[in-house]
Amino acid sequence: MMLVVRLLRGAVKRAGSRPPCSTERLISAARGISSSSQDFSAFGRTQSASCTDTDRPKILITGGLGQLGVGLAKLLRRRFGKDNVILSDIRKPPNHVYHNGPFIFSDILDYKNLREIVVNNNISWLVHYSAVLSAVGESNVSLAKEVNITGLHNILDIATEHGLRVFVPSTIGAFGPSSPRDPTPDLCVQRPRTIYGVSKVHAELMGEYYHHRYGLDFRCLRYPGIISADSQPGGGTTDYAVQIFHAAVKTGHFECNLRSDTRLPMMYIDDCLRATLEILEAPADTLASRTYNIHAMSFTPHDLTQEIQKVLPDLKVTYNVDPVRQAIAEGWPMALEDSAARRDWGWKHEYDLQELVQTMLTQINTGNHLAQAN
Ligand SMILES: NC(=O)c1ccc[n+]([C@@H]2O[C@H](COP(=O)([O-])OP(=O)(O)OC[C@H]3O[C@@H](n4cnc5c(N)ncnc54)[C@H](O)[C@@H]3O)[C@@H](O)[C@H]2O)c1
Ligand SMILES: C[C@@H](O)[C@H](N)C(=O)O
Repeated sequence: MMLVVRLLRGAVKRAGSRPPCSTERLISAARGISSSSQDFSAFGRTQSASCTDTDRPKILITGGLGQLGVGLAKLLRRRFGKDNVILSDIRKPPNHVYHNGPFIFSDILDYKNLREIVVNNNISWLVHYSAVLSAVGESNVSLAKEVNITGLHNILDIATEHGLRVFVPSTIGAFGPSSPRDPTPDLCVQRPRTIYGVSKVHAELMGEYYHHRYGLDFRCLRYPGIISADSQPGGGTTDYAVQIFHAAVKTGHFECNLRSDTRLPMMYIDDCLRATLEILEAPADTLASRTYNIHAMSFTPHDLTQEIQKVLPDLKVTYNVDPVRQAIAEGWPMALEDSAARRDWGWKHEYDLQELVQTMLTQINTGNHLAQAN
């Protein structure tokens, strides 16, 4: 058995300069007969779809009912067709999501169920959105470890076994207090102090390792805090920057859980989702790296309040600082340096602070956020 594995490893090494597809099959085969913790029983029969199906990929989104998944499904369905994008989660979808395109139950901790979904639906691209975010992660470390690390292992193994293109978002939270913070370059010290950040550095490194070792088509963006009108944030440190808009419109008062001078990188959801589509579609030979920073704007609660007050002058913001979130934010970048993304695959943000505020308030005021969700 070891001899066969060694022979296959040699073949993979010799195939090193070929495109990933061929190496993916060899590695899947090697893993199928190795003593790996996963049982790759489809030895010799794995399919590599992503290399040929880039025009009409069949896409699975995990953790799709969070802040970002429904919006991404909408964008990808417009691009690739409604039935080619499957949303999944462990929660029951609201009616408008259920009726707007394919939705299935998928628990990323259930390896066999994941494999079945990938096989039965002929999946070629996987967008892995399931995660436990920074603040929730600090209050439930074992859940964060399970979902963000064990779940990620399942995703990478399934993607390798079936030759998928896989997108895994990372975050500004993958940096820590010893990283350069203004701006934070793509490559620098990464010593985060949250389980969320540690799990995301792990995801970046594991994805890149699988790319180099097995030819996995791994793609990763470090998202800033994402701001959206039609979906709620899932328990992170940047949540205030979404909540303030709803409070401003509904009550005119907002209690902020970060200090007024806490500067963090932020991005409007449309920019984030477009960046995701762009890196998914980028030709592999343009990607000098597999993990990129992307940046749009950077502001403090004070800056954001002032900008909103230009439209809603009566908005009152008080501060009741959450020490857990504040400590997290103080170790995160203030701005990301993203010249590599701009150079390699043409990343360009469209929304600055002023555009963001106008768009968010218009959407919330006119109820467009509900219409958009439908
Ligand atoms: N929203 C942001 O500001 C932001 C910023 C940086 C990175 N990201 C990353 O983008 C991705 C999506 O973020 P989001 O804001 O939509 O997250 P979210 O917390 O809103 O949603 C995560 C989803 O994962 C699901 N989930 C949890 N456990 C699961 C399991 N075992 N199996 C399947 N699904 C499970 C949850 O039900 C939830 O719907 C995450 O990986 C996150 O780390 C988000
Ligand atoms: C920044 C991001 O990863 C998420 N919104 C969080 O605050 O945890």
